[in-house]
Amino acid sequence: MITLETLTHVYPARRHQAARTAIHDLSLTIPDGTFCILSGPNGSGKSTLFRILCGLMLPTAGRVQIGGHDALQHPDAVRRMTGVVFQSPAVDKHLSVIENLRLHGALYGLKGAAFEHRLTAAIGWSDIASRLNDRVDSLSGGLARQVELAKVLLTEPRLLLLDEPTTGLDPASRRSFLVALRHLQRDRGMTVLMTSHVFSEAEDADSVAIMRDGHLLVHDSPRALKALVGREMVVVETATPTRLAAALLAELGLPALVHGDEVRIDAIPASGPDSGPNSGAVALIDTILQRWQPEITSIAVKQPSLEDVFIHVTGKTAVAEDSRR
Ligand SMILES: Nc1ncnc2c1ncn2[C@@H]1O[C@H](COP(=O)(O)OP(=O)(O)OP(=O)(O)O)[C@@H](O)[C@H]1O
Repeated sequence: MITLETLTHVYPARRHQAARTAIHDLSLTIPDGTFCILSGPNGSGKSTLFRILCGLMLPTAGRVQIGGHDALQHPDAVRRMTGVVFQSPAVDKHLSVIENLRLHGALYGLKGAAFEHRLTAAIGWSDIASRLNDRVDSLSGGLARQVELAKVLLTEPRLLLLDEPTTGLDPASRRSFLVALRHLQRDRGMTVLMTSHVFSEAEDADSVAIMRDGHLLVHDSPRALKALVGREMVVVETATPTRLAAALLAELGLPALVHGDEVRIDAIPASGPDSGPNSGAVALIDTILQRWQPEITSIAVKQPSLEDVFIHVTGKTAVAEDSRR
């Protein structure tokens, strides 16, 4: 289990640069054996949190418990149970796959039969078993990433921390990497915390945590998070999103969120503003088209995805909210 209690981190002031609070009073619990995705806009504090969890940085205040250890008092105990995959590659591309794995095993005292035993488990899921003698620089990006994951699995960590591990991978490699990771995580009951900006990756996670400006906004299952947005939402594309959002509020009493050239309405009244036989979303689309069709490029009803949750909780320019303040 990972437990963060009222964690705060302030980067101290430097010449010509004020102090910056990257993490504010953040509390979060990730149960053992679960897969958690950590997301948030740029600068929200994910990397700072990741560095604290890896033991690379001490927080200004708060407590970090990992696997029953106080991670700030006993970082070595935590390090022994933790595998880390950083954004930047940590394999030697001039060595072969097996040389990389042997070298890493040796660092953890794994040799001979013990290494061979662990090796079987570490690469069994992967596509690199038939490429062991190939140099890493001759592998595709996805395969090289598999070497990294195999490397970290050699040590059979109870906890795996991954910082945007799929950056630079094509969609197919990304998918196969995640499927393999999820299988391994479930098989071994590992606890996985992975940062990601790609919401399709979070759909299968046990939980998703979203940060903004150093605060934890939400942490729940994908299903519960989608329920925050509602069963369905209406997305209108228009050249005049701010004006349309203001009109929706003024004329229909509907709060809407402006996101780029879209106006998003997720608080749809059950029977629509003009009560009729249609569902809320369909009735709402009728009403919007009757009143504002000339300025609408497209209009659609959709079920919220995690990306919609992200937009909803991190909040772009919310005309309705602004004008209510
Ligand atoms: N070494 C540092 N000194 C001062 N401020 C820093 C330092 N590192 C990060 N920050 C600031 O702390 C805040 C959080 O940064 P952090 O890198 O943790 O965010 P992030 O969520 O990982 O962002 P991204 O998604 O862009 O990687 C930002 O405002 C950033 O400018």
